[in-house]
Amino acid sequence: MWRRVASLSSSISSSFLAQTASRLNTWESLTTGIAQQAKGVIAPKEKTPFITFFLGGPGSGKGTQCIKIVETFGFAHLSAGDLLRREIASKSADGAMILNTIKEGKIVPSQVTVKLIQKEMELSDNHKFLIDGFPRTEENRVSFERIIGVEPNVVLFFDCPEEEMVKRVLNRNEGRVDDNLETIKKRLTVFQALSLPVINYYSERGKLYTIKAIGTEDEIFEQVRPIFAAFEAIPLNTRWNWYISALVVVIDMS
Ligand SMILES: Nc1ncnc2c1ncn2[C@@H]1O[C@H](COP(=O)(O)OP(=O)(O)O)[C@@H](O)[C@H]1O
Ligand SMILES: Nc1ccn([C@@H]2O[C@H](COP(=O)(O)OP(=O)(O)O)[C@@H](O)[C@H]2O)c(=O)n1
Ligand SMILES: [Mg+2]
Repeated sequence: MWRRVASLSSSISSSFLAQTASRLNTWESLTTGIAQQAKGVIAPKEKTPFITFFLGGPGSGKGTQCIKIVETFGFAHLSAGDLLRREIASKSADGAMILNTIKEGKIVPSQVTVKLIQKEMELSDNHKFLIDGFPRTEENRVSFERIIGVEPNVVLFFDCPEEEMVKRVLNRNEGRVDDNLETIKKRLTVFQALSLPVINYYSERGKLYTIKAIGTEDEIFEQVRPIFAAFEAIPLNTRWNWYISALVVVIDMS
């Protein structure tokens, strides 16, 4: 349906169309429960999963804003880094390998990370997932799609200057083995080389919401809030109202 709406006018900015399309698509998946059926790896639940990927360089403030997003919008927060650190702490079979990878600022094999995310999703009663620090590579992205069988509804990207990220990480004070200058430099190189292509991928598909992640925590949250509020604001019984309003806006702008 949204594809037909989109084809009505070629003069509309692609970002508007992409965002409208993304919302309609999301809304459709929420209402019909068919658009994004998980491939049997997620136990069938009443509602189709609503997935947000949260990307950004080290220290860009993802974890900090996740707390606010969870409080305000009721997501289940799944931090890929926290799940990996939990594996290290539990001395699991992959623990030593994960520790070395994190110290080196490299990316843990996707199979390992996706399995941890999958387990958390299965255990959760929630259907809204805020997946923080993932996918950090194209391999992460493809592996998630293959194993979990769903695509994200929203991809949030925190754009933060490197200087600021380094300053924040060095002041983080959480006792993390990777919060030192040597590792952060490696992480920034990995971010540029491996994570930016994923960000570009979602940008091209109209799923990316970029936030300039400088300012106070509250100022940044005020930029994040409307993104999720827009999705919350789509009542389930107004399918046709929503299609019609989108159509009216499109015609209006042509
Ligand atoms: N807007 C902000 N301004 C200054 N410092 C911040 C801001 N947001 C978070 N921080 C601090 O920066 C550090 C890194 O934040 P964090 O949320 O852990 O980032 P990430 O998860 O992206 O690595 C933390 O010590 C946090 O308290
Ligand atoms: N998708 C992911 C996420 C994290 N990680 C590893 O975990 C480290 C810490 O990730 P994190 O998300 O907790 O880091 P921050 O961005 O919060 O600083 C990364 O540098 C990687 O070594 C990974 O391998 N794959
Ligand atoms: Mg974090």
